[in-house]
Amino acid sequence: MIDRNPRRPTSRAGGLQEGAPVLVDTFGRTATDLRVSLTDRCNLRCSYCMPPEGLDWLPKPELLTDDEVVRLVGLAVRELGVTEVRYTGGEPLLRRGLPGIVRRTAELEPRPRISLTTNGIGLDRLAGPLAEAGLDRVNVSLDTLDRDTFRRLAHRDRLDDVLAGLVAARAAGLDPVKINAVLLRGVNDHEAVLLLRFALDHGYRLRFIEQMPLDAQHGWTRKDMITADEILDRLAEGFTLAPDIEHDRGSAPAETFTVDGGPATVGVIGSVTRPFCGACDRVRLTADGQVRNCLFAVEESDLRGALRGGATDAELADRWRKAVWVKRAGHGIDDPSFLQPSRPMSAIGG
Ligand SMILES: Nc1nc2c(ncn2[C@@H]2O[C@H](COP(=O)(O)OP(=O)(O)OP(=O)(O)O)[C@@H](O)[C@H]2O)c(=O)[nH]1
Ligand SMILES: C[S@@+](CC[C@H](N)C(=O)[O-])C[C@H]1O[C@@H](n2cnc3c(N)ncnc32)[C@H](O)[C@@H]1O
Ligand code: SF4
Ligand code: SF4
Repeated sequence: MIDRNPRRPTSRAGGLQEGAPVLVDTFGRTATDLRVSLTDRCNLRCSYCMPPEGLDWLPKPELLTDDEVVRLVGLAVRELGVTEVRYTGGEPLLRRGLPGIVRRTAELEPRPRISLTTNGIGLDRLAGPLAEAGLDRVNVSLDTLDRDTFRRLAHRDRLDDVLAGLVAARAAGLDPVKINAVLLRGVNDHEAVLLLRFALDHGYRLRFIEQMPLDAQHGWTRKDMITADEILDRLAEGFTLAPDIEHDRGSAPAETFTVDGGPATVGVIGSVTRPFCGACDRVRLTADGQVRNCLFAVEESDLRGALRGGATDAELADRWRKAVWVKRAGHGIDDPSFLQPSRPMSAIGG
């Protein structure tokens, strides 16, 4: 059984093992799930993520090139024990080289599992090529089924594109196709049952996400957040849910529940009120080549500078190990001293 509560270090005595083929921290957690942001840009403006006017995007020369991404991902897979690579952003489908990056990731030995988190815009065109390149599965964000609500929430009229992307993902054989939904009070929180009905009807796996303090505008408030408990209450108005005891959750953020006796399930990602940091297996690489050991990290380790300065693979791996070693117990949102990271979610890689 995994202890999900951040706990005190069991032992720092052994210290960081130089050259070890793993990314381990002082709490004994091992990072095997690498989330790579391919761009901080986006074609939507979800209000829980960025302001309507957008952000100052990273200058192109600061972004890792396709070759640099593949070199670092290859290093993580071969030398550091990473087994799952997720491409995200910003909006990863805006990265022109994505199919090539996926293809080269699929050629790595040992071959990692490859997934994508996307808003779905453009997936109608790209799902086939990405599946062919080796993408295994996809998570698509969809917060509402109502066109006006979509426009209000994401500041763009693109609901039909997202729905077409979902259809194409399934047709391309990506499996599973998951949907991520954030509920906002007074905006789309009346749609929980509708969204689940839609997902069940189409064979998508829906997860509801608690809103986290990671928006660029720093507008998050605890009282406005729809909690995991509230999500479950709203779903109970249309379905009978029960904890999914048959499947081990492992280190997954989503707690799953069977719907109306199963086998269909729904997930709830309660990052704030039901944190899962004690089982965390994640590490992140930003589009500008910084290692972040946590979504909420306030410090980063610069791999791009080292790489462009001529560092060897062994030196880069050493830097990466040191960055993960000092990972904190958890996000600390409840600590009075909590500071929201200066990078917003879109620039971290959600
Ligand atoms: N606290 C926390 N939340 C995370 C982390 N990674 C993802 N999430 C939350 O989970 C949501 C969905 O993320 P996805 O990119 O779909 O990834 P995932 O849920 O890990 O994906 P699966 O492996 O398919 O279960 C994000 O929007 C975040 O709210 C993390 O490292 N920490
Ligand atoms: C940052 S986005 C990047 C990938 C892609 N643009 C998308 O929307 O799926 C990844 C995930 O983070 C979620 N997200 C963004 N801001 C969030 C916040 N403040 N709290 C919780 N989840 C958030 C989105 O709903 C999305 O599912
Ligand atoms: S959540 Fe994803 S789609 Fe929405 S603005 Fe952020 S990066 Fe873009
Ligand atoms: S908040 Fe940090 S420690 Fe907690 S699960 Fe996310 S990345 Fe891991």
